[in-house]
Amino acid sequence: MIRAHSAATVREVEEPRLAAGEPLMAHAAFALATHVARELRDRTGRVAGSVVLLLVGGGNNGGDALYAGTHLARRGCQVHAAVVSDRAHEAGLAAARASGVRVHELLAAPDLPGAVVDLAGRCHVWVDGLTGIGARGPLREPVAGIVAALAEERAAWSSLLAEPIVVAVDVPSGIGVDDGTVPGPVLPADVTVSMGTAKPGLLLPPAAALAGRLEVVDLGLTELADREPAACSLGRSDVAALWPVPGPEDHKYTRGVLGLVAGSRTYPGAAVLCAAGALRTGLGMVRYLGPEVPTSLVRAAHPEIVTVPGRVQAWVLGPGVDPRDAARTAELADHLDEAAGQGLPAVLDAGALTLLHDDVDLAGPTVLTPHAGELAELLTARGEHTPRRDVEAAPARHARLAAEITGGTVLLKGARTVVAAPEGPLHAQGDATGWLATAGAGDVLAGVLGALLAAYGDAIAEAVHPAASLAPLAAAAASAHGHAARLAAGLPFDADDDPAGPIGVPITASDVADALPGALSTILD
Ligand SMILES: NC(=O)C1=CN([C@@H]2O[C@H](COP(=O)(O)OP(=O)(O)OC[C@H]3O[C@@H](n4cnc5c(N)ncnc54)[C@H](OP(=O)(O)O)[C@@H]3O)[C@@H](O)[C@H]2O)[C@@H](O)CC1
Ligand SMILES: Nc1ncnc2c1ncn2[C@@H]1O[C@H](COP(=O)(O)OP(=O)(O)O)[C@@H](O)[C@H]1O
Ligand SMILES: [K+]
Repeated sequence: MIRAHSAATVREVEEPRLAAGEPLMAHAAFALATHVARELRDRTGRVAGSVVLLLVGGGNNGGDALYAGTHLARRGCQVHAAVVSDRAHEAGLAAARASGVRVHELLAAPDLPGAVVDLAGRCHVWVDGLTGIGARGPLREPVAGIVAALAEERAAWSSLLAEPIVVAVDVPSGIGVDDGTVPGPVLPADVTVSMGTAKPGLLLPPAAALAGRLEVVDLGLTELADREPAACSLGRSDVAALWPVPGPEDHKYTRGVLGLVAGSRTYPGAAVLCAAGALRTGLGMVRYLGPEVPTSLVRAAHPEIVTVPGRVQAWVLGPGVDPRDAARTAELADHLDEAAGQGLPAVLDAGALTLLHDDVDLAGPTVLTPHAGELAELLTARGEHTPRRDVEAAPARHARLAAEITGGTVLLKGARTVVAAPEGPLHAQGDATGWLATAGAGDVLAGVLGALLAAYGDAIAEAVHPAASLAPLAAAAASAHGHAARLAAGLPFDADDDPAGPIGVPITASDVADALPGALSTILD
């Protein structure tokens, strides 16, 4: 699991150590230099003789870059420091000069962005030490203009020439360190070397997509183990640890029964796909409740589905249900009440989300699975006027707001899926592929999550498993679903941004469901 702590937590933990004279910056800078050297060796085959640009702002982030530059100069790199603040780290500057780093004080340059871009054009690697956890809001001038010019230069780089490698120090300068927003210009990084712990903005969308590969430097900040992270991302072993695996004592009722109210005459496929997601995830039984159509289709596609009412351990309510169908919506509301009365978990998807447009407080353990548009509608209906683009610009903030307003756990779907409970760490999972953005994929996800919650349903109702911890289960479902999509698309298990890697093939939502057992076999291996 990658755990990310807020800037304030990092400062609280660092301060006593710095006061006691611990050389945290020296450790950070050495690790940074090691990562830059490794990147140079891997991509260009050499370290000595490489030309390095340090982008140096007015804080300790620039200090990290300057001290890293001293190590790289000693390893035979030609190191240039572009200093763009009159408050650059003094001791770092002195050390850099002493080790042969060429320091360019550029503040007085008539065209500052142009001067930095000129220098950058001669360098193999750009080390972004402009701002770190001390930054507030969008980058201000002159840093904003420099970053915008460098980002443009990088994007326009001819593929015939070796592209510069961008290594961000702690965070790509300009991202919302704590909330993952991108409030202004940011130089996208190939690698981010984050000091002491990851930062939330490196995991949360949309900023996470600008961080490249994440490397977290261990600065020995052991106190962080006791501090709740602000955000986290589950890895393969975390998902495996949460995944229910049947033992010899199990029978179908102990494995979990899922009640499914999905599909309509207009959207019958949602019921079929949601059932497929649940069945392929593995559970004791799916009970499907609905009208003749789509019941006949669900039965034809999945003969193992039971279509009579009975006990369940969790519900999935709403995929493919038309919210204008008053009778069906009333059924959804009844099942939600029934689940809450029994303390059983429920997933509210698509048509069922409109139940929350009225001022209802969720009484039971509930996960909402909106996409950005549905979340915007829900928040607007609850008095927080929210255009969809606002949700997309700040997914974590809006998911959290919806969780606070409704009392539910919100799984906000997207390229990187965010999960927010009313309190506790945010979760972010970016395990999927753009090929997953296809009709019905969300129905499959609702089924995966429903099956997982069915396994935990009795434990949640009996308060053996805390209902408050639905967020990791929702994140695990999103992760397995994303990995299944990658497998179906013919992509390697772990997402990486290697532009030279395979691009994959188009997939359907049914393919994603069919790939679930294979993805789970890798996860549980
Ligand atoms: N503590 C330690 O020893 C350790 C710390 N570590 C490192 O220190 C980093 C934190 O350093 P920090 O606290 O000095 O802040 P930092 O991120 O450099 O930013 C401050 C500078 O940015 C500027 N600035 C701010 N907002 C801005 C904006 N919107 N647009 C433009 N500029 C803006 C601000 O200018 P000012 O507002 O003062 O005019 C000031 O010049 C941390 O991320 C990690 O890399 C590691 O080495 C481990 C040990
Ligand atoms: N660009 C993307 N990259 C990866 N996954 C995506 C992307 N866009 C959407 N997704 C995922 O695809 C699924 C789409 O779900 P949803 O919007 O509910 O579709 P539907 O309602 O048609 O089932 C979600 O799991 C979402 O996280
Ligand atoms: K930075």
